[in-house]
Amino acid sequence: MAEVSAPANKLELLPAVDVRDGRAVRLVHGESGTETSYGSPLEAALAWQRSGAEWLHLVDLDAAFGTGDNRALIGEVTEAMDIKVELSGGIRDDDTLAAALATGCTRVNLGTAALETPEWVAKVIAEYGDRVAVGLDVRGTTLRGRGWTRDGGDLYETLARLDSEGCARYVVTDIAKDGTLQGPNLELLKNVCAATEAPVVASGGVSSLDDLRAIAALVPRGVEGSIVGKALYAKAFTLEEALAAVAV
Ligand SMILES: O=C(O)c1ccccc1NCC(=O)[C@H](O)[C@H](O)COP(=O)(O)O
Repeated sequence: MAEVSAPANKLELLPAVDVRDGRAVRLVHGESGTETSYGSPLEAALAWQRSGAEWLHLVDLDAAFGTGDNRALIGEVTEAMDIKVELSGGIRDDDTLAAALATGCTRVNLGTAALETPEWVAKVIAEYGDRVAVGLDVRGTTLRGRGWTRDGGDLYETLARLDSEGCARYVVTDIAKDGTLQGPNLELLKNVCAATEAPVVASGGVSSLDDLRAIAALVPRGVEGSIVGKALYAKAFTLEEALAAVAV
């Protein structure tokens, strides 16, 4: 299992592989039914690794939506990686957490559970520390759970609660931007960074190398990394170009 790296001043890039029904896909606004398919998740993940990625952001969308799971495939992809893996999607209880951690992933990203079972999340934050991140997936400042289909409370109230419990890291997604190639929500990222001392991973909307440079400019404020999905699949730029753009 790869170790979680120490904080650095270089923006980490996490190319995304979102899995639906055994295929690598990208959605628009995270909405089920908007899938564009990009083939084998393993091939996509291996391609990002060959291109120099240090992280993979791997999402089980079926588990997130409650339409099944891709557990075996997610395990196969994670096992094939020599790089760090962040696992997301449908990790909501002891069983799904144990299965996710057993893949050898570097960390997991909890979403719905942070909204619906806060006591359990506090317990696993205390138990697993840096191996647990919480995804703050928002429309405006309202959190969304259950595959981003249900409202789940106020962003800043939840952030304060999770901070008080020692949450190690947040993955922040503006759902309105996700999968749209419309650029990240930099104001949201700045506001979240101002509200917490914990590192923030940006997600959703990256469309260009300039977007990545703009996110990299927020590293001193607390942004640690950026997930990149659609832009890589749509060949807006290559991962090699992206890594070079954020190298310091
Ligand atoms: O991460 C989840 O659990 C999730 C649940 C439901 C819908 C989408 C979900 N994640 C999507 C992602 O993490 C994307 O890979 C990421 O935001 C990349 O976005 P983009 O660069 O805009 O393609």
